[in-house]
Amino acid sequence: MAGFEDLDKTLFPLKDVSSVIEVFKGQLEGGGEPDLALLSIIAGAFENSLTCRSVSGSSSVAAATSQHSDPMEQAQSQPPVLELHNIQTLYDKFHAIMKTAVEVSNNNGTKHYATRELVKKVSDVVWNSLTRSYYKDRAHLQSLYSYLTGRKLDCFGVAFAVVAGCQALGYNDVHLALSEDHAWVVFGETGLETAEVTWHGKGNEDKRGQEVGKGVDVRSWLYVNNRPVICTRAMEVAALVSAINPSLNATHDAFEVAVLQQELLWLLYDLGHLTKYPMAIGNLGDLEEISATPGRVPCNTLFQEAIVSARTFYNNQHVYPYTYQGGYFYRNKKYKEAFESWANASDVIRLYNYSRDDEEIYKEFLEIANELIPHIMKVESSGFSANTILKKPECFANLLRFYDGICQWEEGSATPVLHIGWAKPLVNTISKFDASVRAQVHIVCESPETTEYQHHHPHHHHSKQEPRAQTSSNGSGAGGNCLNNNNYSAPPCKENGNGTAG
Ligand SMILES: FC(F)c1nnc(N2CCN(c3ncnc4sc(CC(F)(F)F)cc34)CC2)s1
Repeated sequence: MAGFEDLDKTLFPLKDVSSVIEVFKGQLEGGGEPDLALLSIIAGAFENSLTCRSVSGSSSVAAATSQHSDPMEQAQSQPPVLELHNIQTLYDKFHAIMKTAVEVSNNNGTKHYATRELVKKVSDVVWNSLTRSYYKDRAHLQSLYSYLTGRKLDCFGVAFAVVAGCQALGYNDVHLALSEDHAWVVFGETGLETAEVTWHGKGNEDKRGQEVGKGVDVRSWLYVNNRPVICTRAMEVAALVSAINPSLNATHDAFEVAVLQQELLWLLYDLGHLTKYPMAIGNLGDLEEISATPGRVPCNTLFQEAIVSARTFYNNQHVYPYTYQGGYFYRNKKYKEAFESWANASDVIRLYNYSRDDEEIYKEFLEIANELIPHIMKVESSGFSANTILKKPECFANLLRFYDGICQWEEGSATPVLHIGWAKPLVNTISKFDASVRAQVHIVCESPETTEYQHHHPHHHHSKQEPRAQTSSNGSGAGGNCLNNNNYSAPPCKENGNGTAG
């Protein structure tokens, strides 16, 4: 493992973004594997010095008495100075916590794999050393710096600390597994053992130590139909970089922290470590939309790359790549394209059953349906839009596909999704499309014999995800779900487990 031995100590004290980049570069390009504890402490220290208002004594008096209007202007944080000995002290403290708490039999140096007991023990060490009660959703609680100086971690931070702890103990088989709203670990000789190591959401009993996806939540979005991002060490670095939080307060970001995150993501991108990590590519796309890096691909290319990654490596079972892209189109007033992205997001969620652990994605779809789309309708029907989407049948078709996916998401779920609050915006939205436009959308349904065919040839049942080949009525005869020429093809049905269409 790289760690302190390979660290270029001449880079210290770290005072700017480029010196931090050099440390990460050394860890990622050096021979051994990157040291997660070291990098998390450094990234966390850098972030905290610039976002948690640490104003030195004298200047805070000056600040308090100065004539500044905006209080934010007063408490300027000091430029970071990360001294080697401070970083080393925290690093040694983390190793000491792990080594005193967890007995590691070195069984004369032969390769050893982690066990469920070991993973649970490391999770308990982190869990039991946290502050008794604190606001878990606060910002800047994701790093080992926060853990070691404040004894506070958010739910991602606990999972990351467990993986970093196992690395510190020499278990290189323990890796971070990531869904779109949860994190756990994989381990063992095959790397196929799974264990919960952190909590999820509010008021849910944690399942730490248990295998993942054995309960009723097997079809919930939270576990992405068992298509999580399984991290390598470098992808765990990408996760800690993605978790860097530049926010200073509700309205301002700390500029240097955002620059650090953006440049580290490009470093990881160039090294190929984001290829199988759609959310990290999406994070980079968001940062590039705010401040484009000269000579780099435009942000919409990144959003498209995140979608291709999810389609290629995760069987198109992830929602966020489409809502990243939809949000981009929405902010840039490309409303026709936004409708298509959101319909594609809906085609993902339709294959899941809604469970109470899925609140985050529920809120995402609710905001699209009840805030974003109504805003678009208002703007488009204001009479000033020449090229209005209200005249485009494919927009109406995508709107139907969007809602149909949410309806199918609800089907077969223990928890209802839609309620009266959804209906008013929906009716209002549909009514904005002229009847003549709506009439141009042809619903091409699954012919019953096809479904019949599924019943009698169960061996030839489509997997839940492949959309069934649809012949479109637009004479193209081409298979596949087609929305071109305004044919709205009924998307795949959700099977109810015994190979028949639900
Ligand atoms: F869809 C867009 F609107 C989104 N904008 N930001 C989105 N985020 C922000 C970044 N984010 C993430 N970005 C990188 N990696 C991970 S791993 C993970 C789950 C957990 F936190 F580990 F539990 C979340 C997440 C979560 C999704 S989606």
